[in-house]
Amino acid sequence: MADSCNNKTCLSRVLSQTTLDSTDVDPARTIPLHPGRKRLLSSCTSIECTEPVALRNEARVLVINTGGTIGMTLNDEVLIPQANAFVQNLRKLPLFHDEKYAQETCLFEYYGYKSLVLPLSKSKSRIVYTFLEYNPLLDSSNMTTDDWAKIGKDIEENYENYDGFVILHGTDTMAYTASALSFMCENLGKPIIITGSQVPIYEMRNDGIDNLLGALLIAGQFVIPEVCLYFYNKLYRGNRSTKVDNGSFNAFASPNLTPLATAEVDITINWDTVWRANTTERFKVSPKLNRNVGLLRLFPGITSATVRAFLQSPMEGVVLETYGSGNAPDNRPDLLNELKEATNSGVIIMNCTQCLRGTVLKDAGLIAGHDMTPEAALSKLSYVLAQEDLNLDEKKMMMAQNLRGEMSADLAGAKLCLRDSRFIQVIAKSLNISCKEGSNLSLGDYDGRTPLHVAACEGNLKLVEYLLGQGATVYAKDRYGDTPLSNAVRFRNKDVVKLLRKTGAHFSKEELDEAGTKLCSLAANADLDGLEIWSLAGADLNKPGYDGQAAIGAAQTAGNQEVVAFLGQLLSKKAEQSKVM
Ligand SMILES: NC(=O)C[C@H](N)C(=O)O
Repeated sequence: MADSCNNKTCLSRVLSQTTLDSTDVDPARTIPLHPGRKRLLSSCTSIECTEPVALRNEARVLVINTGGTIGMTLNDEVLIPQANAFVQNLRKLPLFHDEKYAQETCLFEYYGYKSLVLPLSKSKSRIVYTFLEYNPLLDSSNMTTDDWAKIGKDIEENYENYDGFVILHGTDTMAYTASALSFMCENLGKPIIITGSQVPIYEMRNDGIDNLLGALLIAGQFVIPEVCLYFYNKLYRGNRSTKVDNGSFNAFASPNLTPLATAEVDITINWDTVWRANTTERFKVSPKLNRNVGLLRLFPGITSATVRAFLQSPMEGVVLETYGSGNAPDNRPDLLNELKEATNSGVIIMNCTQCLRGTVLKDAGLIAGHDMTPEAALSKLSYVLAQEDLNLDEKKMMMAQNLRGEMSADLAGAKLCLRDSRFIQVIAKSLNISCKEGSNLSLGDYDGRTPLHVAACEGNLKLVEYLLGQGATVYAKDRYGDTPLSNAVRFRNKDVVKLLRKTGAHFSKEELDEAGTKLCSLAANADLDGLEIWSLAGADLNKPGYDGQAAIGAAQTAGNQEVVAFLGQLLSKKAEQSKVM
């Protein structure tokens, strides 16, 4: 390591000065790297003078590669997915990977060899992205609900290690997967962005480069807590999108909802359109889906025998695609009779329009799908019918509710978001304030500090509750990389820590790595309060510090039996809690 270096910005120099206790670091001075990475860096001989550590603001994105045209190559005139090729090929492209930075920061040793890092962004941040490739890679027309469940489970398993997720997927059934994931992902707080391309990324003229790059940038830079679909410079709500063109790069549309973001010269997020869970519940994936569902498109002259055959057991839920604003023939009692019989025997029938744009009117017997896409209605049925603890009426009620922004809120009688309410817009106008700004409680100040950061520092539990209920994100990071949780820990606001944890806030991988040393110092100083709060925040009490000793060892070395006993109590409490979970 270049100890003798005099350059103020030399990485090794700054690192050697960086204290291991992030809470003692003046955030304006430096952003500490976690000790794991520091250890690697200190043993890395390739380190030369480089950019200041303060610029090393990294976000992590997991890319799940399920297949699709984006990674296909031509074999005997046919496009087929190519296994184990994507990462290696991207690594050669400077647009997708900064090899110099990766070498200087020992990126591969720490994050693994399936990881790449984007060049420094305009906002001086880096996106480190790691690939998880499925085997076999699939053309999306071969996908089933089992594949959706697998994607959901992988996201759940990796949720705490990444800031956002990108799913590479074929375009043919992309809107179905996006819709299904939007329902399966409950209380989502981080972006999940599905993308792909019409032309493989390896071809000279292709749309894969722009689509993947745009998806990575949005997933790594913005806390949009939705399952989205990114295509041709636009970010759509996943469950509002549909494939409309197989011969154009502009292949998707969201007929009943404006895009969540557009990527032109700048990436502009329409925050007033972003859907939020508005909950203090923790993120979880509900991977169970019911396959006894179907889409039935009415057409002039359809026979009652066809409808009867379609509605036979084991069918449990049907999306009936009717004409115009939900019309079916009113001179066909035979058809209506079939539908009525099926409903009486417990089949849930959703009424959706065949029109690309517009909504269906409420009608007796059938559940109005309002302005839902057929893809969203079908996957919602599949999700709702799999809820074993609900009876039929409760399932019907759930189908009629707006669960993830899949239908316009005012149509479903749900609570309005600011954008939907004419009343609020008028008031906002008269007060000379913008609905757009007011609707995003996750916007930060110049330093990226959000209202939740401030409330967490102040220990104002009521305000924290209110902000979470209004959709504030627990994952916002300020300029120093601090989250509301790390702020609450620093200022020892125990109740706020508990509430944030309940909502799904967690330490980053770096903070967890660093925790061992912090816990040892708290133990050595007999700081019981500090130990309790770090434990509540999710730190592993058995994590060894820089000298290989865990907190309990540090307490023993200090000869403090009270601390040893206290740590013992905390450990058994944690063990009991994990048994319950
Ligand atoms: N453009 C594409 O990705 C189409 C391909 N058949 C798929 O859906 O997997």
